[in-house]
Amino acid sequence: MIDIRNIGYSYPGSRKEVFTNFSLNIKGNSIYGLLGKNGTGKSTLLYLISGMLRLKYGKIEIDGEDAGRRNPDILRELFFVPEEFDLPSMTLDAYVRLNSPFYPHFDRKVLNRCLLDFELPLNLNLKELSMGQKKKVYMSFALAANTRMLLMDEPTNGMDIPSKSQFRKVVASNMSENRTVIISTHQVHDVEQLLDHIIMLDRSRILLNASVQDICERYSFECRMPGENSDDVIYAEPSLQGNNVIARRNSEKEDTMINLELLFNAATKNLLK
Ligand SMILES: Nc1ncnc2c1ncn2[C@@H]1O[C@H](COP(=O)(O)OP(=O)(O)OP(=O)(O)O)[C@@H](O)[C@H]1O
Repeated sequence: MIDIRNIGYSYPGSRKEVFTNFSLNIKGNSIYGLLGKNGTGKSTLLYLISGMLRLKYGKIEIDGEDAGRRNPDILRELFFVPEEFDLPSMTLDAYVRLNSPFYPHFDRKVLNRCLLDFELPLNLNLKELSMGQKKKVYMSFALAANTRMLLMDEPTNGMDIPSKSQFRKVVASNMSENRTVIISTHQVHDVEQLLDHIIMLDRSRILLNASVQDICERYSFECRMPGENSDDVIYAEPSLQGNNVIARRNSEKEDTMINLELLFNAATKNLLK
């Protein structure tokens, strides 16, 4: 469990707080989507959870341990894939030999399987990779590390279209019951079918914090023709076929697929009460 309590944070030299008295509880064992407009603090929050940035005040606890202390027992169970990173100039084998001992549940078979799913060779040299390939290799290593917590910042940025569905497959097939994955992203269509829980942020305000199941029980996502009944509509956007709408759902209505973009736009307009 990740317990964020009343935190404050501003970057060194900046007087503007990214977070002011912000609290959030992440129960875990699911795939969480962390969504928000540019500059709301999604990346900052992931860096704070992983203890790479220091809080001004408040506390972040991971399973009861202070994240800021970067206790090795917690770090062995937490892997953070930032949006941008460098990999050293060495072979993947050498990288694995050097870094895998830190992760007690590291599994080379998982790494090989993920690389194959990403259509990458197993014997590669990290210095010869494109940005998208680097991302796939690092993500494969992250999944193979088998940590209980996996944080990913904009994981599909820089990936081509086939890689995005490979990414969904790779993450979904490596999910286990006691694993918590937090994905911060703007590419909502890339992760829509993957998420179990949605958190939408607007700086220190939480616009939405709900499981996909709860959202689908409360709302239905439909395309309606102009002039069709709109009594139950909470939010509508015109589309080529008519209107994409979020409507209140009653028990007689069928379950619909969540439309994250529509949900996000409704949440930012404070329409999800
Ligand atoms: N190194 C830094 N120094 C000063 N301010 C920063 C720094 N990095 C980020 N910020 C500021 O902190 C705020 C939150 O940034 P952050 O990158 O966490 O947002 P984000 O939600 O991840 O944005 P995006 O969706 O654009 O990636 C922004 O206002 C940004 O300007």
